[in-house]
Amino acid sequence: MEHDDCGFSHADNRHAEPGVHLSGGEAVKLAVVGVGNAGCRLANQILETEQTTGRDLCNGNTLLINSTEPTFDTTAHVPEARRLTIGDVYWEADGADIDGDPDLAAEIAREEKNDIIRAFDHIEFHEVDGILVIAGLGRGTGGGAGAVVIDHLKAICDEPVYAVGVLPADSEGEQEALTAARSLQSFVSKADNVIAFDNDAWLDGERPTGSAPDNRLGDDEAGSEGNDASSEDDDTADDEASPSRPESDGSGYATVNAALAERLVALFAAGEFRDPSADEYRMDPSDIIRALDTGGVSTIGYASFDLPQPGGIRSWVRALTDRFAWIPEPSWVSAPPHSDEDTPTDAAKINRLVREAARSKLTLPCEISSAERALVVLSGPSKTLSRQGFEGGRYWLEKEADIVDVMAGDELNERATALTAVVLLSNVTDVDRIAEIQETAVEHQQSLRTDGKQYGTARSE
Ligand SMILES: Nc1nc2c(ncn2[C@@H]2O[C@H](COP(=O)(O)OP(=O)(O)OP(=O)(O)O)[C@@H](O)[C@H]2O)c(=O)[nH]1
Repeated sequence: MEHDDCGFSHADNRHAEPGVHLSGGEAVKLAVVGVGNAGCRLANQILETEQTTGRDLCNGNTLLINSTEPTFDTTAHVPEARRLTIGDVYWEADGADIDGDPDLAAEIAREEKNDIIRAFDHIEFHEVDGILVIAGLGRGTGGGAGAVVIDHLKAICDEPVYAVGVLPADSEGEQEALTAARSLQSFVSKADNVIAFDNDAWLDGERPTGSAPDNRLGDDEAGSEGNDASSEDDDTADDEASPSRPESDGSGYATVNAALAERLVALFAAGEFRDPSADEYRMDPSDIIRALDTGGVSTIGYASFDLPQPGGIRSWVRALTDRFAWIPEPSWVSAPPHSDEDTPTDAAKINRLVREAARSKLTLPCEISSAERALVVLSGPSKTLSRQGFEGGRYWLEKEADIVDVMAGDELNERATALTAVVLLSNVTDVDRIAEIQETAVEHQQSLRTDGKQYGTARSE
């Protein structure tokens, strides 16, 4: 076991070696397993984002696991057969509810191991390069059962198991901070990497205190997902220009869930759009696996700017085919545009875009120089990509993050109407929010001891 500066011990279960084989060939494919309310909503949102962007991250390999109360609420894209409810026996016996208790949730997930393993039959493991377990870490099902689900997956498959762990907002309370601190520790020790998302930063502290899980803040109260970095160029739109913003899902998290899904899909499905004639600078999806091979906690940055759209019949058809990406496009749509259609984007803009992605509001804000590895992916129409600009941005990131060799690749997407840069910073160790959560957790645990209470909601009260 290794320990990082955040005090976490890492599992010594790294899978990816240089030259790792990817089953998908052109892009990483991950099975997506959502656990608890947050996990289920986010898994559903990933499918929504796949549809709106024409990308394919999981190839339908999804599974939702939730406890009876509260149960699935926003799962439109996931077929019912792929939704597993755990804990029924408990509710039928004594009406108990997990209600934020991770120990009870973990116990249930262990007892119902056979049902969970049977549900894994829905995943075509031979089709995927890894599994992404998504969970909110501040309450019972995601934090407690989520960790056991990772154990169950590890027991039956060889692919790396990554996690997306959502950290609770400060306003949620001390109990949630304690649960999140414990759950994060166990996720980091079990999963091959934990991509963290900080609700506190993304909801701008607007999360109401002590609300019940299904009584969340309204969508209009959710915080902005804007880029913190001041834009150096007016025509450089920040990450608020999301093409995949969903309609409200009633949870109050729709906006932030869309932002997180957009980043996950842009990162993991990079390479999905492929030009067979592209050169060696093309995105190598194995690099994503290598970047995550550090273990620990990771974070994603994202920036994009809209490309000038000239109007006219070609761009009209392109917009239409983006919307209906499942319809095969006529060959003339992807033909190289006329010279007056897409003006080449200059090197300075590309360079700036990479910087903006690294300086943007990260899924987990942190000191980027504390990252162990970094990967940057640039995506857009070939005519607009400047190699020189991208190299410049990469060089800047190497200096800024103090990393000798930042992995980089571009993805040619002739249909794209925007140029996007995604930065993955892996095994980041200087994270204020994690330090805060750990501090609150320690204080809360001490006060529970002083009051003679046990840890856990259902069991201690
Ligand atoms: N970003 C985001 N965070 C969420 C969402 N729903 C809940 N959360 C966060 O995730 C944590 C866990 O909440 P839930 O997912 O509702 O809880 P659970 O894991 O189902 O656990 P129990 O309620 O104990 O059964 C909360 O503390 C919130 O911080 C969501 O849709 N998006």
